[in-house]
Amino acid sequence: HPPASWAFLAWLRRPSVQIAPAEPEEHNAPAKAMPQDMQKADEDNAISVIGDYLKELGAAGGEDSSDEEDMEDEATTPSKAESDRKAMPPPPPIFKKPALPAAATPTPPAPESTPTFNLEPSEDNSIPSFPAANSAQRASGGRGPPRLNAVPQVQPPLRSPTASLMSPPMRSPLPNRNPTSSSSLGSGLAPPPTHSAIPSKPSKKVLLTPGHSPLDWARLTSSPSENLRGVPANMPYLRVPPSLLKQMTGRKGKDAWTVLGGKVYNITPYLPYHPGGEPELMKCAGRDGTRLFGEVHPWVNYEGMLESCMVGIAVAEGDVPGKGGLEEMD
Ligand code: HEM
Repeated sequence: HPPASWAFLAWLRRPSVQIAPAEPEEHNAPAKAMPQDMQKADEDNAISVIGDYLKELGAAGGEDSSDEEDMEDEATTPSKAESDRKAMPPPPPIFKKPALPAAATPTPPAPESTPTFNLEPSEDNSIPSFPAANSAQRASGGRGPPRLNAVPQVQPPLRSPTASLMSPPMRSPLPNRNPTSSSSLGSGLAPPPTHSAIPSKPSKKVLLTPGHSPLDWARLTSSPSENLRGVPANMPYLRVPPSLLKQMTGRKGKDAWTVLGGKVYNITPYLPYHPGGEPELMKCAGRDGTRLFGEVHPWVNYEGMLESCMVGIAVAEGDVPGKGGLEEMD
């Protein structure tokens, strides 16, 4: 029972119903016959007549015939279905989606042409590459080939009618990058607070020569056969006064010594391994480099890195025992 049948039934039940005789120029013979039959029957009989008529209609159009099939039937043989449809009151207006803005709506195709789309962003005065200049599509209408806007710029994607009535989804206006509020909960997209996330200064690391990576240095210092101190291997730790430290500048054939945290290191073997470059490291040669070191990279574990380069401890001038050994201090 298609909904149109019920509408027809309700229309017949109206007390003031008057089925006008079909216009001869608009209706064919079956269309005339059907309403005349209906007028002869009284209102109660009309229901049974309609029931029979609907059965006939079902037999003529098929039980579940699609619109296309209906159209085929109408085109070949004028059926009762068509005459019935002509006798029916006009259907209620079909709900249409609100028209999109002109920019987002594809231009309707010319009625007699095959729909074609030109996805290239073309100027109005330029000739689109498709359809071809001598094609039937181009010759078919004055409106020219329809153009498809590939992506609507302003319109959000269309949703179902119910969804369109809903309020828009909540959107946070700005990403929350406040570490105190978001990162402690582990939510949000903000990066976690870290000292290295936004470097305050550009890196001053240099390109080390092959074989002088931090890993190479670690391998070298862990080798027991290497003497990196620059003094005889069996010599005990030295007590180094400032006068002696000043002489160890790395020049005139001497090693470069520096003091870090009160310990004296021979930094000469480490020079080609220093990620900050040799000139930077040489700034602390022959003097106490503790402050300088701490200004650049206080996180570096110099004690572990330079353990095998330690030559002694820094002492005040005149605080040097006769033999200069460190055993007494231990
Ligand atoms: C003598 C002991 C020193 C050792 C063992 C040492 C070790 C290191 C290490 C391991 C790095 C790499 C740091 C990293 O990757 O985060 C580095 C970088 C650097 N070092 Fe040293 N350093 C020493 C002394 C110095 C001194 C005295 C200076 C400056 C006068 C200096 C200047 C630099 C610089 C500028 C960098 C590059 C930092 C960067 O931009 O990443 N270093 N050093």
